[in-house]
Amino acid sequence: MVLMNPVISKLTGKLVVLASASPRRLEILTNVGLRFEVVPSWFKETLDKRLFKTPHEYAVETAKQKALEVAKRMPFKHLKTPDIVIGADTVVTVDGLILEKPVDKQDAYRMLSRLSGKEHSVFTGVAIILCHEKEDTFQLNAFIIDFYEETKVKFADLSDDLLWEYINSGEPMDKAGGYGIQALGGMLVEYVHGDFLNVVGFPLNQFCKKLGLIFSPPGSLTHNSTQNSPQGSPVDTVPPAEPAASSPPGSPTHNGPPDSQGQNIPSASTAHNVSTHVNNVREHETEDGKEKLSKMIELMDGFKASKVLFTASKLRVFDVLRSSKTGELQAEDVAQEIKASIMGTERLLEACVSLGLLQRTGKEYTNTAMSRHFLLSDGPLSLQGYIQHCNELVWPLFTHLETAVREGTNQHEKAFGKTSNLFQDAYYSRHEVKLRFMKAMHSIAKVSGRDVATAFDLSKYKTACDLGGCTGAMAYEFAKAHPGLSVTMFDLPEVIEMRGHFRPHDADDRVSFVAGDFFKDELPKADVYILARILHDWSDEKVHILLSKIAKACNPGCCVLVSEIFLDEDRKGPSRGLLQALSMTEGRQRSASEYSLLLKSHGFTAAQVKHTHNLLDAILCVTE
Ligand SMILES: Cc1cn([C@H]2C[C@H](O)[C@@H](COP(=O)(O)OP(=O)(O)OP(=O)(O)O)O2)c(=O)[nH]c1=O
Repeated sequence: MVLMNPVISKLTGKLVVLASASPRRLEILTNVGLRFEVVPSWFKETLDKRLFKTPHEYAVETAKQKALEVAKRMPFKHLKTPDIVIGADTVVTVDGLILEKPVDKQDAYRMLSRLSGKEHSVFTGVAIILCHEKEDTFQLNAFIIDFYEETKVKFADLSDDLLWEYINSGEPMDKAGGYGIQALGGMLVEYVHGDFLNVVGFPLNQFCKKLGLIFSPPGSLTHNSTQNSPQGSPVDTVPPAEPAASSPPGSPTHNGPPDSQGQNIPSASTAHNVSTHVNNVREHETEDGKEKLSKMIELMDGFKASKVLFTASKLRVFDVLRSSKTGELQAEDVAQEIKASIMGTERLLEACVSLGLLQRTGKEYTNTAMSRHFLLSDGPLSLQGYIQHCNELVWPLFTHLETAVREGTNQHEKAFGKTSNLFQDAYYSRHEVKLRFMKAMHSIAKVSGRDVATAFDLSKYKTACDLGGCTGAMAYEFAKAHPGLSVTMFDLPEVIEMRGHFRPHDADDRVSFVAGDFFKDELPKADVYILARILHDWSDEKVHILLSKIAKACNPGCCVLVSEIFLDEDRKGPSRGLLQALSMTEGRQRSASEYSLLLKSHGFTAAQVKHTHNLLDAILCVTE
């Protein structure tokens, strides 16, 4: 008698995965209280049946391949290594034939008429894989326990009318042998010898016994397995798994013990078998391993891709292609336009094609839809300003990353010379640097502005003040999105004086500009204070100074809208925010709840958070 709960409870706290899409298996295992995840296997059931001496060897091998595929995929695709993966495969055998799921109604008819009036066997092969990923070795250690169960089923004589009625019910199509004993198919059955659940897709009783053996004290597994299996089943080590089709049963890689019954289907009902082995899979030789390697290559080459984008942008490749009569140019023509060498231009254009920035037909290059969208300098969603900023300012900072990490400081001085106040000395000291920085902020506000402005219902508010709003792009988006709102854009005098450069054609007179320093000067009165891409630049201390000024300026019911990249609460992403932090000065990247806590300490509560899936997220907090 198997004690279910003690066996199942041995799996508590382990990541157990059912590598099957079968709803029956899910139900059987759920019913006994097993906690597991379902990750259907992508293994195609195409093993060559002729290579297997018996149907159960075929079912066991298929079950094993299904489970192994999931065990190997999960660390890469799901970023976690399961503790146990369970795979199963059910086949029906009659007249020496293996029947799987029918491909169509005719196939179902052929299967069912062959079963009519006869006894047949249902085999379910099961593989239990105990996984362990060896640190830094790219190897998955898999300890595999596999077994099978056979159940005999006798069908009554079935008339064609009954068969077709059954087939037309749709039930046969996803079931081995074309019937489901647990439902309508039960009407076709005269008797069942053996485990009923084995027919339904999972031999629960055997499975629980095997679990009991696996989680017994060391040494008992081999001993008990041998007792359980007439043929014996020593633990052995095999080389990396080969596709089973190329490793016929009996060869060294086929881990099933030799079948004493020869070529025929075993006649004894409920025949059991068990075998175990340690299987070292060299991960980089598998599909998932290749994916991991290509991710590594992508990371190693990431800086080259960025620099290609920056250089093509700086040389105005995308604008040049757009301005040609047909929108397409050959490399020589582009080289002439951008005043560069033909060979260098050709290499740059080819690299752009490989990155999806350009496309080429014959010798002609054109912009892709993505480039037309974001890379034309006068496009409404142009990121050119930000790309230039990355090239001229962020790139040099990142070349000093190692020192920045060692010293824990921003490397601005090393890259650009001495500064005391970053904004006034570095960004706004020289006209062209100021313009470039403002263009960068402008492009981010243009691309993300609409999503931020429409993140919350602000219809009850009449006035807003965009603090540090730079070019006014965000303020204009708020005015556009909220017809009843007037927006004051507040920023340093040296920023405000540049506003003419960024004034939209359809400038809304509900947007006004006020010059001042939000740390020193009085803030304009408003119902909504907007802080877009401001707080991450400052330490908690400075943030508190600013928020207390806002709190003082606020009347009850007023609110603060903070728009930033919000880090995940566990600070594991998004990488865009964490990468940006590496070149930041005194500020820090924060999660939505960190922003919410800062705001709460100044009396702003009832936060609503909006993840916009754009460059910036948003949080809205209201005064009590
Ligand atoms: C004979 C019989 C089979 N079956 C089902 C069980 C299995 O789900 C299916 C046999 O197909 P399988 O290939 O074993 O399993 P599957 O394709 O459903 O799921 P996966 O490959 O993802 O593991 O037939 C019944 O539900 N009732 C029956 O009486």
